[in-house]
Formats: sequence, C-alpha cells, structure tokens
Amino acid sequence: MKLADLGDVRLHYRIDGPDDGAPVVFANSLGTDLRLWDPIMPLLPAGLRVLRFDKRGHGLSSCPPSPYSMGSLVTDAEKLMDMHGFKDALFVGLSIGGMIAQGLAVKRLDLVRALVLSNTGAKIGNADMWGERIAAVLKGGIEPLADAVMERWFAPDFRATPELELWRNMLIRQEVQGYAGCSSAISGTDFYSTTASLRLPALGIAGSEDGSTPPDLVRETIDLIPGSQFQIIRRTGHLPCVEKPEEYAQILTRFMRDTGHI
Ligand SMILES: O=C(O)CC1=CCC(=O)O1
Repeated sequence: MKLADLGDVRLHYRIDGPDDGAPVVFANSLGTDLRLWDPIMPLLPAGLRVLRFDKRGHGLSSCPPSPYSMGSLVTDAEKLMDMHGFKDALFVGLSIGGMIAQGLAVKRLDLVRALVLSNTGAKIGNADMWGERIAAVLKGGIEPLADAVMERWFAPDFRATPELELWRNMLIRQEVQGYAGCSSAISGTDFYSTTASLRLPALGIAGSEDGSTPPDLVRETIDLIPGSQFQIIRRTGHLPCVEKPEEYAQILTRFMRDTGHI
C-alpha cells in the first residue's frame, strides 16, 4: 500500500507491472475505490504498467472537506502520474473518472496518448439533481441512498448475486465529505466544448442498463472526438468492469492493440 503526498491531499495508489511496461492508468467512479478494477486486472495483457488510485475523499486517501472542484481532481491525477513517470499512457476513466480523463487530456496531452471514456459524459446530471444528493448525504449519510445507487450501478442479473453486498459495502463506507465533495465536482463540470477539441484515439464504453450515464450520453460524449469508437456491453449497468469483466478486458485489450499501445 502506498500513499503519495500531493500537498493538500494524500492519495492511496497502487502500481502493478514492470517499470518498462506500456503505461495504463485507471480512474474509478463516485463511491468506489481502486478495487473497482480488481475483477479485470488478471484478464489484462501481461507486462502492462498499471497505476490505480483512490481519488480524494475515497478509499484510503485522505479526505479534505467538501466541496471539491473538478480541477483539483484532475490535478491530483496529473501530479500522481508526474511523480511516477507515467506519460503517453492509456487513461481509462469510469464515470467521474472519465471526467477526470477528459480534463487531464485537455490539460496535459503529453500524459495521455489514448482515452477510454467508460460510463461517463462530458456533463453528468444537472445542478438540481446533484444539489439534492449532496444535501441528502450531508444530512443522513450514504446508506439511505444505497439501494437506489445499486439499481443504477448494476443490471438485475448482478443484483441477484451475493457479490452485490460487497459493492454496497464499498459505497456506504466512503467518507460523506468525500462523496459530497466529488458530487460537487461533477455538478460543476461541463466538458462539451473542451472534449470536442481533443484529437487522440478514444473509445467509449457503455452499459446497456446504466441508470447513471445511459448509452446515449456516452455515445454523445465520445462522438465529440473525431475517429472515436463506441461499444455497448449488454446486460450491464454503470460498472460493467465488475459485471462482465471478461468482455470489458477484451474490449480494452483490442483497443490497446488497435492503437499500437501494446
Ligand atoms: O451514483 C451514481 O449515480 C453513479 C455515478 C455518477 C457519477 C459517478 O462517478 O458515479
């Protein structure tokens, strides 16, 4: 377990693979930590150098008081990559992680050679919706929201498995300030015009039953980048890397090969 001191925050992170491996960075979603990617890790090609991290206020990272800006989340990823010599990386971001990916590619194209925008959007939801969610969490904690979140995260097949409890536990054990802080960052983000300026290989991944970032939103976002690709994973919700890890890893591997990353 490693902790990076970035000044105003300390981030828990993990690097797997050889120092000279093709660099890949994963950024996870609201209410999850870096274990989000555990199901696909053994299914990825051997020899990659993989960086994963808990964004501020999540997992084992420190938790500054809410609210956070999207700029601070992008800067955290930027500092962590610089600190560990990650450049020309494939950056895979899911949900708020996909927003961080878009912001980082615009700011530091030297760090990002290709993007995977998974279950995300240039803008997610609206200020009223996020305002209500933040107020509810600050008043009553995350637990009362958990069943509704599970319905957005997972398709019915997965919700019927005992594994659901693990992911529900992950959600409700996040810090309230971290969850509210990241929600504020999402609420204040509209990347439509900046993402449309990006020119790099890009792939959008959507879950057919995603109740948070439906396939149309992911497609609209990835279509902003000329030449991008788009894939829907059937019978999955917001976290297809958990529900269908084999399919998810296959799509990533094909994209890495198509773009010459491996
Ligand atoms: O909680 C949700 O609805 C899922 C979600 C939205 C943004 C994000 O990162 O996760």
